Amino acid sequence: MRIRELIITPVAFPDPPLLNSSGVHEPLALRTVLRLVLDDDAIVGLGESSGDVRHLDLLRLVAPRLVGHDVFATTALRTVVDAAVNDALPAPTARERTAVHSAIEVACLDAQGRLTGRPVYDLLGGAVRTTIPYSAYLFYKWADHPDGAYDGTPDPWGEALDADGMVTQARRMIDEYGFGSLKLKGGVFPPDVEIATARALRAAFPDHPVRLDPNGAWTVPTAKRVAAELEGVLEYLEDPVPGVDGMAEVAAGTDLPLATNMCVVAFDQVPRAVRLDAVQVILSDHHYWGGLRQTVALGTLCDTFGIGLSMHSNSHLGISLAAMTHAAAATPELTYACDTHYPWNGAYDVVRPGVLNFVDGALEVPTGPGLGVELDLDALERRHEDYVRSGRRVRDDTGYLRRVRPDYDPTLPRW
Ligand SMILES: O=C([O-])[C@@H](O)[C@@H](O)[C@H](O)[C@@H](O)C(=O)[O-]
Ligand SMILES: [Mg+2]
Repeated sequence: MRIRELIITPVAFPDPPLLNSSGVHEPLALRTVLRLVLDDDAIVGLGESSGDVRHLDLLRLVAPRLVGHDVFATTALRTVVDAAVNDALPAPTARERTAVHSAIEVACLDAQGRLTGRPVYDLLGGAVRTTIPYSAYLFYKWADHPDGAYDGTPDPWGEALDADGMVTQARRMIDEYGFGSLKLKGGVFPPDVEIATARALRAAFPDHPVRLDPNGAWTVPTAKRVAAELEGVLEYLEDPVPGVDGMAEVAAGTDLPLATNMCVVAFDQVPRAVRLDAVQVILSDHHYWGGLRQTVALGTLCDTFGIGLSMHSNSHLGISLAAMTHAAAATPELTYACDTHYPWNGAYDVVRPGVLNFVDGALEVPTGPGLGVELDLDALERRHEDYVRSGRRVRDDTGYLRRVRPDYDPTLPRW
C-alpha cells in the first residue's frame, strides 16, 4: 500500500503559565499534526510532533518525496527522509533528522495498523501491559498569564509559587486523575525552596513517589548537596546539572538515581554515559529517539547496561499521548510512570474524546486499529486557525518571561 500524500497541519492551543528553568510557558503551545494519506484514500495515518518552524520546514521538504513509497517500508523511508532534508539550509543536525524520522514512522505505523486492523502495539511486538501509569506533572505557576489566557478562559489551577501551592496542585491532580506518582518541575526557585517543596509533597502524599527535575539549573556542588538532602525523599533526580560529565560527578557521590532527558537523547550518547556511570535512568521520548520502534529498542539497550527507563513529555495533544501509550505498552523495561503534560492541554485536543481517559492515574492502552484515536476535523481546523492568527512560530519561554522581568538571565547553571 503506497503513500499518496502527507498533509502537515501546524496547530496552536492554550497553555497555562507554567514556570521552568528557561522561563515560562506562553499562552499558546505549538504542535504539528500529520495525516499520511494512502493510495485508496480511505486510510489516513496520524502523527503529532514538534510545532517549531524549523521542524515544520523539514517536514515540508520531506512530504512530496514520500509519495509512491510503501507505507510498510519505514526503514527505507529513513533514507528518503535523509535525502530530502539534505536540501535544507542550514544543513540539518542528526537530532533534527531523527525528529523527522520519528514523526513519519508514527504516521506510517498508524496507517499500517488501520490497514491490518491491528493496534500499533501489535506492530511493535505486542503489549506487555494493558494499562500505562502516568505521573502528575507539577509545575510552579502563575495564577494567570499577564494578559489573560489566549481564549479568555479563566485558569482553573490557580497560583503555585511555594510548597503549599504545590501540594494543592498535586491534590487536585490526584483527585481528578488518580495519579500514583508525582513529577515536580524545578529549576525555578533557589534549591532550598524546591527541597522544601519536594519534602512537603512527600509528607502530604507518602504513598506517591516524587521525582524532581530542575533541567540543569544547578552547579555540581549544589546538586551534590541537594541530592544528599533528598536521598530517601525522591525516586529519582532528573537532570540536576547540565552535561554528562557533571552528571557523572554528582552520581559518584549519591545513592539517588539520576535521570535524564537532556544529556542522553540519542543512541550515540549512550556509550559515554555508560562509561562514566553518569545516569541511572534514561527518559525515552519517541519524538526524538527515532520513533516507536527505536523507543522499544532503547528499552533493550537500557536493560543491557542496567539503566532504568522512564518516559519524557513536552506540551502535547492526544495523538502523541496515544503513541506514547502504545510505546509504553510494548516496552517491558519501562517500569516508571510516564510523564505527560496532557492534564494541562488535553481540553484542547484534536482527537475525539472517549479513548484517552485517566483512571487511577493510568490510561488503558487503546485497542482499536492503529493508534486507536480518531481526528476531530473541526477541532483541528480551530487549532490551525489559532496557529495562523497568532503568528507564533517557535517556543520562547525565555522571551515571554522577559516581558515581565526584562533583566531575566536564562544562563544555566543558575545556582
Ligand atoms: O514543559 C516544560 O516546561 C518542561 O520543562 C519541558 O520542556 C521539558 O522538556 C521536560 O518536560 C523535561 O522533563 O525536561
Ligand atoms: Mg526532564
